[in-house]
Amino acid sequence: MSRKKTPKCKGGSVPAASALPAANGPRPVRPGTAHPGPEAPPNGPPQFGRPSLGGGGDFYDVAFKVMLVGDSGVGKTCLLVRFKDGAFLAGTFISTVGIDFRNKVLDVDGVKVKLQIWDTAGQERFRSVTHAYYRDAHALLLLYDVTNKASFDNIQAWLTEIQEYAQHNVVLMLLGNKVDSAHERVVKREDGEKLAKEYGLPFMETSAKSGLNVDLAFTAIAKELKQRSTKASSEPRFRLHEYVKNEGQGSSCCRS
Ligand SMILES: Nc1nc2c(ncn2[C@@H]2O[C@H](COP(=O)(O)OP(=O)(O)OP(=O)(O)O)[C@@H](O)[C@H]2O)c(=O)[nH]1
Ligand SMILES: [Mg+2]
Repeated sequence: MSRKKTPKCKGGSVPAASALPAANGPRPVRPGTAHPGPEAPPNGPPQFGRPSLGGGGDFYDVAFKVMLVGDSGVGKTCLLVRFKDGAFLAGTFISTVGIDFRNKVLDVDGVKVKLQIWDTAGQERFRSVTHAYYRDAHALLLLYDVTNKASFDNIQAWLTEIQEYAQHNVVLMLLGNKVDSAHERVVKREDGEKLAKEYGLPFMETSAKSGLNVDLAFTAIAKELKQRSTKASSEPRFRLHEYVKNEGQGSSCCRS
């Protein structure tokens, strides 16, 4: 993972890098158990069924691209490491350089959903790199840091950027991260809820440190994308907003 050391913060170190996927490369459709339905995923076809990847047992029926965006330091990389490895690594804050990605396969109602998760650099100087990847993203997780008011105030600017570069029907979720830092909190939960409501976004508070709502955020995205890609006429319709609202845990308790 390409990261650059900055001396300003405490925080996570990260595992080794993986190869960078092409932003706009071809996405071949392979035979698999899931089939595209009338509601195809937002940004062109997902990848269907892949026998394996390098013998690593990376079987899946359908694959989607998810992007993590938000200001530098809000915890995007830590959220991804928590989701992928179940860990929060203490150490110096190493700011992401450019963009990186990691894969995780989830079982969603018997369907193997592979999420290719792109971890972007929040620093302004890498913005042009990030822009190139927006249009292939099926879903975006937009993060702010509840202990950093500026990161919350910048959400509107991020939304403008998303509107400009992402597909119009991209699945989007707002996350207020670092809720474990109760004493340093400066953005109230209600403020996050209000902003999310204003823009019609599903919203949750998370903690990469404690694990609160981390799996849930990615699972919710996977469920929504899977539903959009399959006919699923026999299944009840998945409702992202309701799922997140009902399943999300409050910041006062800890769930991983
Ligand atoms: N207390 C607490 N600290 C966190 C949490 N998530 C991340 N941090 C800390 O916040 C700092 C930044 O985390 P990163 O995940 O590297 O931030 P980022 O959004 O990837 O930053 P860029 O790569 O520069 O865009 C590090 O010091 C982390 O340890 C969290 O949930 N709780
Ligand atoms: Mg990062």
